Amino acid sequence: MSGRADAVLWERVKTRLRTELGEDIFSSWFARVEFEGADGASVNLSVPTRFLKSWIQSHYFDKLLGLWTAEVDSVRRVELIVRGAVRARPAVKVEKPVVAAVAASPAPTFIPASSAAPVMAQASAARLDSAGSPVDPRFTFETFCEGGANRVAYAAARAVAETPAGRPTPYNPLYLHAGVGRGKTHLLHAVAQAARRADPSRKVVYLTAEHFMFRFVAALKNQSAIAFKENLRDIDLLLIDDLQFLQGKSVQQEFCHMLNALIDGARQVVVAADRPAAELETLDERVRSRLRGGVAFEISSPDLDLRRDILKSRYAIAQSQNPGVDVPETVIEYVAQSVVSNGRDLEGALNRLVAQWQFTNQPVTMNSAEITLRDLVGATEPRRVKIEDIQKVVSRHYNVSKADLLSSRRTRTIVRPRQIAMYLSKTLTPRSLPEIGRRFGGRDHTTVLHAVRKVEEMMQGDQHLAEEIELLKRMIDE
Ligand SMILES: Nc1ncnc2c1ncn2[C@@H]1O[C@H](COP(=O)(O)OP(=O)(O)OP(=O)(O)O)[C@@H](O)[C@H]1O
Repeated sequence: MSGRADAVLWERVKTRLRTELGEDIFSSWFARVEFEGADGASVNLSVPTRFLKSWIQSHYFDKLLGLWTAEVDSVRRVELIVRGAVRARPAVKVEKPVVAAVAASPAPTFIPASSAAPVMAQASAARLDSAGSPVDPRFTFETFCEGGANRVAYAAARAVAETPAGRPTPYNPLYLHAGVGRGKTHLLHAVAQAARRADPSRKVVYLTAEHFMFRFVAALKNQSAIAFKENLRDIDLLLIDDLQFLQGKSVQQEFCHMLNALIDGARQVVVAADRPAAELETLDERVRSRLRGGVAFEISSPDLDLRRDILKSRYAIAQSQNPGVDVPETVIEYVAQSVVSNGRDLEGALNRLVAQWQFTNQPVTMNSAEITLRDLVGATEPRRVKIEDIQKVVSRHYNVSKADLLSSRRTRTIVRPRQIAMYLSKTLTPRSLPEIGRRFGGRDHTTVLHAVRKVEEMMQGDQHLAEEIELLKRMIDE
């Protein structure tokens, strides 16, 4: 195996994982796995956290290896590496200074959420308190830029932080949802820190869903589950981040008990996730229903004013850390106009420009900025495709009615478009097989799986069909 061929194989393995595990599980555990290379019998993949590594190793390792071996006979091992360890290598490629510089940008320093010590701008090392995940001291309300996209979420978060213990806000649980990089984590960390500052005796715990799972599974293993549960139920303010990663029946049940106990006991809960609760399909219905009983606010993508504000406040910080740094206002405006996706990309864009200045010791010009930011400019979040859109486009294209697609009729002229529509629903939406089955006239999930496999198989032997499906995808995307 080598070069491009490896990457193609990895795409195929991912497609199979997606089909076999369902979009939700795939995006929870594999969306952040990256292919690092292959070396004879060994395939190297990287993941962003140690937790993800151990979870994949214990739950999906055999499947991963099996799928690789099915592609390449000689593969005997799949190595999972934690990305920080891979990327932090000092291998600075001269032709790509920007990437190296971004990797070299300072890592956040952390303080524990429930530490009684005042929040300091520069905590020296990452520490973990007994119940929570680390909180980044830079993520405060003061460094969060407010705008139309996040105004309501911001106000609700502030209200939570300022409301004394024992008197939860009317938003309980408060559910914040948004696509990547729009500031959910920043807001949760800001709440944790402000609440601590307002009342150091208040028990505030910030936990990522991954960390909750990890702690719960570890507590079960060493038989300290009861202490773990009691510790969590004694909290005044609980902040749960990245709820979409909460997996596993017993973990979800425990989470649900905790949620009920806290809310019924007049404690405040705040939850953040990348989509509305109703769309978290792998989440236990009882948890979803409890979340629906609270108040949900969405953070939408930043408008131009907010993008400008985020960039300006980040640049002010960069100036204080890098005396003499020179990114002209026109370039900042260019970034605000053209990097439209989210706060993380804006921050990444600015980091690159600052790194470019550090590497070249030259003021950043419009031309050089355009080259440096080529891949970020104009990037938007993919539009969410709905099953109805797919059904509409497929029925129009094959001249069958939507009722036919959903019916039990088995004539060839209907079966084929129906299978294609199911295949497209599986590959273009995050819907699970049972959900797709329900949306296609109440079919069983195995029927959907059969359709997906059948279409994949037909596409391999029929170039014409493969092109037709590509065309349908484009039509659905329009
Ligand atoms: N309104 C904002 N003001 C200031 N910084 C922001 C804002 N929105 C996002 N950011 C910055 O963008 C980066 C990404 O934000 P954050 O990690 O909070 O996003 P997220 O919504 O939790 O994304 P993900 O779901 O990918 O974890 C952070 O560095 C954050 O400080």
